[in-house]
Amino acid sequence: MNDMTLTKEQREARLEGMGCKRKRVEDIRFTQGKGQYVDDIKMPGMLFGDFVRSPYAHARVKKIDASRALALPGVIAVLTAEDLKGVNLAWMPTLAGDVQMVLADGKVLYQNQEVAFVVAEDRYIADDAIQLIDVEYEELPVLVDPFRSMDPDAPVLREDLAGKTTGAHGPRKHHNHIFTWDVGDKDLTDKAFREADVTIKELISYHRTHPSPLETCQCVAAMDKVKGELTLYGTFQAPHVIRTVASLLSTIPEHKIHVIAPDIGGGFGNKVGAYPGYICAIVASIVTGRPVKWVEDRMENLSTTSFARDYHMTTEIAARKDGTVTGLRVHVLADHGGFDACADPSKWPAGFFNIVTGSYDFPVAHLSVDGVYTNKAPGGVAYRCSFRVTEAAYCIERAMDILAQKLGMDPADLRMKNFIRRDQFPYQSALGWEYDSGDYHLAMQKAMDTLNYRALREEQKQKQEAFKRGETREIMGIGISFFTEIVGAGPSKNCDILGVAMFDSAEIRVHPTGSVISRMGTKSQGQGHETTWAQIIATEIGIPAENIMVEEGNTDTAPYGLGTYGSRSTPVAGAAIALAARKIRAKAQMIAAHMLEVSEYDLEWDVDGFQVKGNPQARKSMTEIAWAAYHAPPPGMEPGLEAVSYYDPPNMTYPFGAYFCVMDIDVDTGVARTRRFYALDDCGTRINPMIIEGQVHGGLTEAFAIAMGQEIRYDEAGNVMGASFMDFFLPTAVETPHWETDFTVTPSPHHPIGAKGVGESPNVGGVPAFSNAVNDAFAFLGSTHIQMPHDSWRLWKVAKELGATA
Ligand code: PCD
Ligand SMILES: [Cu+]
Repeated sequence: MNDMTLTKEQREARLEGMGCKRKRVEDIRFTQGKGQYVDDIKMPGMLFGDFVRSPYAHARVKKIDASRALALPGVIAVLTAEDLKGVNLAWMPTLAGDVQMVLADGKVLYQNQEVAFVVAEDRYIADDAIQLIDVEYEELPVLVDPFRSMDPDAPVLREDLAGKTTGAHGPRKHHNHIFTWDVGDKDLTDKAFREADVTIKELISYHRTHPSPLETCQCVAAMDKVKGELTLYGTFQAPHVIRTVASLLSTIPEHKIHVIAPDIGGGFGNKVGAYPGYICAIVASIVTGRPVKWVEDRMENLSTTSFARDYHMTTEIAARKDGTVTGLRVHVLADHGGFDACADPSKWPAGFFNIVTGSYDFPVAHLSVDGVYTNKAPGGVAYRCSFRVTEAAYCIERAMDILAQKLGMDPADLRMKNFIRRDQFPYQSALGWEYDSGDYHLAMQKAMDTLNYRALREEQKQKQEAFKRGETREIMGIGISFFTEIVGAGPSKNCDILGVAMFDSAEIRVHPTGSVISRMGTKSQGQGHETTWAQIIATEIGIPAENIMVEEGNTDTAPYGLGTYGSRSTPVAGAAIALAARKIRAKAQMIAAHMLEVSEYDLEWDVDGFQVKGNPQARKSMTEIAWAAYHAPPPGMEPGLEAVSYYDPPNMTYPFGAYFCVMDIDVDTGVARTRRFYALDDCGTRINPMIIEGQVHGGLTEAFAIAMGQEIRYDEAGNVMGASFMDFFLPTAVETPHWETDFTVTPSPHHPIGAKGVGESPNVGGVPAFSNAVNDAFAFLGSTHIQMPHDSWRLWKVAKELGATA
C-alpha cells in the first residue's frame, strides 16, 4: 500500500518503531494465563524426576539404599553418581572452569546438594519415594566463614582437587583456594597511597542473596531412541549454549538435539547455568526411553540453583585534601561455595568487577580477588548483576560516601569533583576498560535540580538538630549512587563462554505481502523482546511493528546466539537486528530502483519506502518492494527478501545513572520508610520508553529487596536460613516504594542504533542508593559503615549501638 494520503508523521506513528511506547504484545497471552511455560508441557508417557538432597552441609556419603523406594509402585528408576559414572556424567564442567558433582560422589559439600534422582510416574510418587531412600552420612567439619577458609587447619572441602596447585585461573595457595585475580598497577597505587593527604579503608561486604523468578528452573527431556534425537524443553536464558554443552557432554550430534525455551517466567540470571536437574532428566530419559520432567520447588531454587554476590571487599581510597581521588585499592574475598560455578565469561574469574573505579577519574588503581570454597551452594553470577558489576558499584559508591564523610564534604560535590568529564570519552580506566561514552555532570545536575538537593540537605540538618534536642525520634538519610554499568558481553576478543565467542545474531525474513518473521539468538524471560525487537525492525525497514513476528528460544529455527543475561541483548543482538534490517533495506533499494527505472543512487529512504530525490511522488513502499522481491526482481537478482546478521561488538556499552533515595528511619523500631526514590538512567537511544520504565521499576524493586532485607544466610552448621519466602524477604506492592524515573540520552558511539542495555542498571545503581541512604541517616551519630541488609531488626540494633535508643 503506497498510502500517500497519510502525512509523514502519521506514517511514522503507524510503524510503532523506536522511541514509541508500544504496548507489550506478549502481555496479551501472559495476562490471560495463555503463556506456554515448561510446566505446561505434557508429553505422552512423561515421567517425573525429583531429588534426594543432603540434610548436611559437609558429609561423607557412605551408602545409598534405594530398595524401599524401588519397591514403591510407580517408581521407575533411581539414579546415583554410580549410575552417572557409566555415562561419564557424574561430574559436569562449570562455566568457571571448575567441575561440579551432578550427584553426590562420595561426599556432599552443601546443604540440599543433589544426592540421588528418583524417576516415577508422577510427582507425588517421586516425592514419596524420596522419603524411602536410605542414605548413610558421616558428618564432616563444616566451613561457613570465608575468612576462615584458608586457615591452616580449615577442613579440606574439595578432595577431588587434592594436590592440585593450579586451577583454571592460575596458582592455588591453599586447599580451599580457587584463584587469585590481580589487575592494575600495584606499585603506582601503593605510591599514591604513600603520598595521599587522606585515605579511607573499610571492609564493605555484599551479602549472599538469590534471584527469585516466579517460575523456578525446570525442564522436560525427551529422548527419541529410534531417531537418536533429544528434545529438551527448559527454562534456558541461553538455549544455544545449552545445546552445545548437551552435545559435548552426551556426544549426541548437535543437529540431533532440539533445545526449546518456551515462555519463561522471569530469569534474573538464575537460568543461565546448567544444573544437575537437566543432566539427570536427560540421562533418565535415555535410560527409560520416556520423556522426563524435572521441576524445582521454591526451597530447592533458593538453596541450590545459583546464589548471587557473597563478596567481601576491603576498599581503600587515596585522596587529596580538596577531595580529588588519587588511587583506589580493593581486595575481594569471594565466597564461591562448594564448586566454582560462577557464570562469567571464561577469562574473567571475577567477572567485570574491575569496573570498580566507577564513574570517577582514578589515575591509578589496583585490584586483587581471591576466590575460596566454603560449604555453601555454588553459583555466583545471577540476579541482575552483569557479571559482578553490582558488587563493584556497591563497593565504589559506598566508599565514595565514606571518603566524603571523612573529608567533611558533601557526597554529591565529591562525586561532581571526580567524575570522568564528557570530553574524556572514550575513557581509558585505570583497570583496563574503555568507557564508550557518558555525560555524568549533566545527569547528576539534572537529578540534583529535580530533587532540589540543597534544600533536602538543609532539611536533614534541621532534623538532626531536632533529634539531638529530643524533639523527634526520626532520622533522615539521603542516599546517592552514581553508577557506571558495563554491558554487552561481548567483544569476542575478550569474552567467551567455554570457548564459545559471545556474539549474537538476528535473522529477518520479509514475506511477499510485506509481513515479517524474525528470529534472534536471545531469549526473553519477561523483558519484552517480542515488542522491542519488532520496533527496531519497524524503524529500519518501514514495516509496521504489528506486522513483524519475533520468535526466540528454538535452536532449530533461531540463528546461533549466546542468549539473554548481563543486559547483553540490546547491545549485541539489538545491533545484529539493525544490521540485518539494513541488509534488507539495501536490497530493497536496488529493487525499488528497478521498479522506478532510476539509479539506486537517485533514491532516498523516507519512513516506509524509497522515493526519487526531488520527486517524492515517485516512490515505492516497502510492501510493494517486498512483493516485487519475490515476483518481479530485477533481472539477474536472486528472488526473496531476507537477511542474517551475526554481530561481534567492538566494545561494551557503558550505561550510567544518578539515583537518589530519601529515607526516614524511626530509631525506636528500626523501620525505614523511603520517602522518595529518583532514578535517572542513561541507556543511550531508548527503544521503548515504557519497557525501560518497567525494567527500572523491576530492578529497583529487587534492589530495595536486597538492600533492605533479602539474604541467604547460613548458620554455623551450614544450614541455609533463607530458603523459603517465610524467611527470604520478597517485597510486595505494600512495602515497595514509589519510583520516580527520569533520563538523559548519550548514545553509544559504536552501536548501530546507539542503544545501551538497561535491564540490570536499576539493581546495580539501586542497592548503593538504599544503603547510602541508611548510612547517611546514621552518620551524624558517629557510624561509618553499616553492613547490609538493612532490615528493621538490624537498623534497630544499629541505633541502639550508636546510643540513639535506650
Ligand atoms: N536502550 C534500551 C535498552 C533496553 N531496552 C529494552 O529493555 C529490555 C531489557 O534490555 P537489556 O538491558 O538489553 O537486557 P536483556 O539482555 O534484554 O535482558 C537481560 C536483563 O533483563 C532484566 N530484566 C528482566 N525483566 C523481566 N521481566 N524478567 C527478567 O527475568 C529480567 N531479568 C533481568 C536481568 S537479570 Mo541477568 O540474567 O542476572 O545477568 S540480565 C537481565 C529489552 O526489552 C530492551 O529492548 C530499550 O527499550 N531501550
Ligand atoms: Cu548478571
